Amino acid sequence: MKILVLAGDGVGPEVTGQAVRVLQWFAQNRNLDLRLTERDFGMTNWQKHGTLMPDETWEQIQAADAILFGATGSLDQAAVIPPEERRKGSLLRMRKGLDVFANMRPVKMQPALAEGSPYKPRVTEGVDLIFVRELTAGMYFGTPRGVETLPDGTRRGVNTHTYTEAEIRRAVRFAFELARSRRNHVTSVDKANVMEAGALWREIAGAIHKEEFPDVGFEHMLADNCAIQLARNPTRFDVLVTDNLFGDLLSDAAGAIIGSLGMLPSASLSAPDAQGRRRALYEPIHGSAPDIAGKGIANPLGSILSVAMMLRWSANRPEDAALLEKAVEGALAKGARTADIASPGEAVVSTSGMGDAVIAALENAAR
Ligand SMILES: NC(=O)c1ccc[n+]([C@@H]2O[C@H](COP(=O)([O-])OP(=O)(O)OC[C@H]3O[C@@H](n4cnc5c(N)ncnc54)[C@H](O)[C@@H]3O)[C@@H](O)[C@H]2O)c1
Ligand SMILES: CC(C)[C@H](C(=O)O)[C@@H](O)C(=O)O
Ligand SMILES: [Mg+2]
Repeated sequence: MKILVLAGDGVGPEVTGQAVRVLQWFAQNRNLDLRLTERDFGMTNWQKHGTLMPDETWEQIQAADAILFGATGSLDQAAVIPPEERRKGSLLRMRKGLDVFANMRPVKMQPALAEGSPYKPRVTEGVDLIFVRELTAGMYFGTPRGVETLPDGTRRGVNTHTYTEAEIRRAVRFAFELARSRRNHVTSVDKANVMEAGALWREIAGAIHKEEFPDVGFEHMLADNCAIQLARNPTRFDVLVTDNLFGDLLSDAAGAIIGSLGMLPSASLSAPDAQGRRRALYEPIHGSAPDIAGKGIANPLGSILSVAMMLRWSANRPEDAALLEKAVEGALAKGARTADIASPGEAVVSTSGMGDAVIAALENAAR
């Protein structure tokens, strides 16, 4: 597998470093044929090359079987880099360029973290849901967009929420197919009561259910109601499919259930090509976390669990994926806690200490 590692800004390199260690463990111990290439992404590129995205990096992105991404975003960036350069070097360009429309964001409660969650254990016990967030359309990419000056000299910001039938269809179909491999239930989330694009989303999702997946349990839900259902009764969900913006917000909110944003992985896939291969981007859902960057305290489990998703979806190694997920569970069960998931009074490990704990659990399982 040709894997391109783009660790990026802030805590990106810290957490990605641990995920790469785990990948190397699989290369050394489980015959994973790994060809790793690393490139800078974000501010480091700007400082070295005067561009956020050198052409050579873009070529590497196109050529990789899978990309392991860390995080992007720095306050300096917004201040010094022109908007067109920021667009050229952005994560959004990469997502759109690779056409990775299906963004899976699993949220699975770790039994060992029941006390670390801000929610009561009776709410979090058994939570095992997954978002399919449409990632390449909607509010993030719709036109017209920009800031215009009105005749009275004041300004107006404009973004446009657009979805074509085809964009809705492929995301919703992906969710139904995924549900068949899980607990066979899909919740489609929209604002059909307010937005035309939401009403179209609802119509298409309903039709796909009826015509192609009548065997799968299905419901529509308004996005605001979904926010409270996620907090009150998250075990009711299996697969949630939603648009780009709602998926961004609701998946962060669901991160609170398991205690920290640092725990959540993601995988973004394109449609398969003629050989059945999908373009693939793996990243924790959190950002560059400037408040904790450079201290060696970030939680690397979102990035490490993204490697598990890579093993499942790009390497076609479900057993290795399960082994890694078990190792993460084992490390937590043994008490490894970064600061974000520690309960008061619990001992805390560093980012690399959590990496050590996962590798030790892998060694244990492999014995
Ligand atoms: N995929 C990405 O690269 C991505 C995602 C979200 C935000 N961002 C960018 O990151 C920058 C900071 O944004 P933000 O602060 O709103 O969101 P953030 O996700 O970076 O951080 C939100 C909170 O979660 C904590 N957190 C995040 N990751 C953690 C980890 N691994 N371990 C422990 N705690 C963790 C942070 O300390 C912070 O308190 C912005 O420039 C934003 O655009 C990038
Ligand atoms: C960094 C930002 C563009 C990104 C998004 O909004 O999609 C992030 O918040 C995410 O959830 O991956
Ligand atoms: Mg987000």
